[in-house]
Amino acid sequence: MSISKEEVLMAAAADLARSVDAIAILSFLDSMPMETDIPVIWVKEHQPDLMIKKSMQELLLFCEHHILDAVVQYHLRTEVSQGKIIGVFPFAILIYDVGEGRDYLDLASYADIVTPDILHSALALALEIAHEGREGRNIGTAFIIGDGSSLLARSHQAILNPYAGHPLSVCDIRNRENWESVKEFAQLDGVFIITKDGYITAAGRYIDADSRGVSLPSGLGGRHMATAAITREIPAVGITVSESGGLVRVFRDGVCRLTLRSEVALTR
Ligand SMILES: Nc1ncnc2c1ncn2[C@@H]1O[C@H](COP(=O)(O)OP(=O)(O)OP(=O)(O)O)[C@@H](O)[C@H]1O
Repeated sequence: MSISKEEVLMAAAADLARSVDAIAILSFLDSMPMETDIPVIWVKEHQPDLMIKKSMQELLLFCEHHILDAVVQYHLRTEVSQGKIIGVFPFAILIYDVGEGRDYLDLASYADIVTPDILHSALALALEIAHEGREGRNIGTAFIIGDGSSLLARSHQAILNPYAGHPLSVCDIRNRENWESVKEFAQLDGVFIITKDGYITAAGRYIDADSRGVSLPSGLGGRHMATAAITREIPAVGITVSESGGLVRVFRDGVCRLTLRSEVALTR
């Protein structure tokens, strides 16, 4: 029986993983060729055909982008922040460190506004919304995190607030059990207001901050402008999920500080 190229690559990745004591293998292969003793997470939405006839340099750049995106997602999903990861592509096997994903996010640089654990939860949720959409369509939304009353003073309800009158327990963004309803309300017009303590106080909120002079890449419209603007007016962190591009962006001080691509997605 002949062995497929994918089986050879996966066997080599598993050997390498054992020898460097890696915690997981992120597989960019087309299919899951076999079981290994190291946890394998399959990365979806990879299009290997795009890579045909690319130069070595282009392939390396491709690997670099994709492994970083996947490792950032691994870190956000598992909360593991160090350890070696093996990335296996149809044309390369890489050793990477989860710490690179953690350093790329640099959540500590927002700690004067919101603690890293709350920001971590909000980002993981934003990426899930970017990946999953709702009922087969993409969803755009934003989370604005900061001092609750200052945020409310610079915004108004676009629709009835679905979080009004609910116990704090169902508003805690750190609790994954609450994420399903956030995904549901993300379809509403407007943004979510989240306190520094991680509680969602409102959804369907329209931001009133003055966006004149805010400078953003072309193509970004009202939601991104308003998010940037409110983070310029007060100490706040804004996380946007773009309906058009599937990108998650993080704003503070009126500028976009971090962009996460959602084109690769880890399987469950
Ligand atoms: N000031 C605002 N506050 C809250 N939400 C807003 C504001 N301005 C626009 N939006 C919301 O953003 C939605 C999308 O608007 P627009 O396409 O201009 O934004 P965008 O920044 O390009 O976002 P996307 O990339 O998701 O399309 C609007 O339907 C509206 O719900």
